[in-house]
Amino acid sequence: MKLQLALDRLTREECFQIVKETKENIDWIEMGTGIIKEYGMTVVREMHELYPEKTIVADMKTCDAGGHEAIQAFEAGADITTVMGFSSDLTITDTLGVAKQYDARVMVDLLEISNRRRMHELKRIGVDLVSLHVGKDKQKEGKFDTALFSLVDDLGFEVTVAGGISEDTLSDIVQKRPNTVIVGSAITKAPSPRDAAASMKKILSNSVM
Ligand SMILES: O=C([C@H](O)CO)[C@H](O)[C@H](O)COP(=O)(O)O
Repeated sequence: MKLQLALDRLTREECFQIVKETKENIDWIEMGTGIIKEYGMTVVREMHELYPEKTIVADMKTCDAGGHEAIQAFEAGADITTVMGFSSDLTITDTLGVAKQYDARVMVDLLEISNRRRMHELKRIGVDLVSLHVGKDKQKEGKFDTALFSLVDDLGFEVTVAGGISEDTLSDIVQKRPNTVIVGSAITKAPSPRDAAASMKKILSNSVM
């Protein structure tokens, strides 16, 4: 089970410092939407150049102009870009088409999607990687809950999970066998991001796939 570190609401310097401290224990590095809005695609390019061995996720949260934004992400060195599941099918298929040209991937963010019908549609149009996600604002009403897995059960997607996940909630989540767990604040705001990433990675590694 992989650990994706989400870098959000940090300065550029903090992003690089936290990755330096946690790099042994993280698999995928997510350049968060707010970080990209603040620093542009340059920060994605810099992270890729420093850590070419890591999978870089550009959390573009694209909801229109899918092809154009996917080119921006992949030209900057991202291996994966994100697009919203509630977008038009055309936005998603354009994004998938560009990803194919770059030999890269698309993660469909399922923020605010709660019906299986949309999941079947996403499958039909060629989506293979999805993110079950409780957004930052929605987290005021409750963080990631394992009940969310029912949205993707038995549909054959590669599944990532995100939304206020911490060490306390991780053991329940790993029982559901997601492919990747995305963690932001519980690592980036921890007194020691290094220790937080190490103990979360240990829990993931000890769980059998
Ligand atoms: O995508 C995210 C969110 O929408 C803010 O942009 C976060 O990366 C994701 O929720 C993980 O962060 P935490 O919730 O802080 O673990």
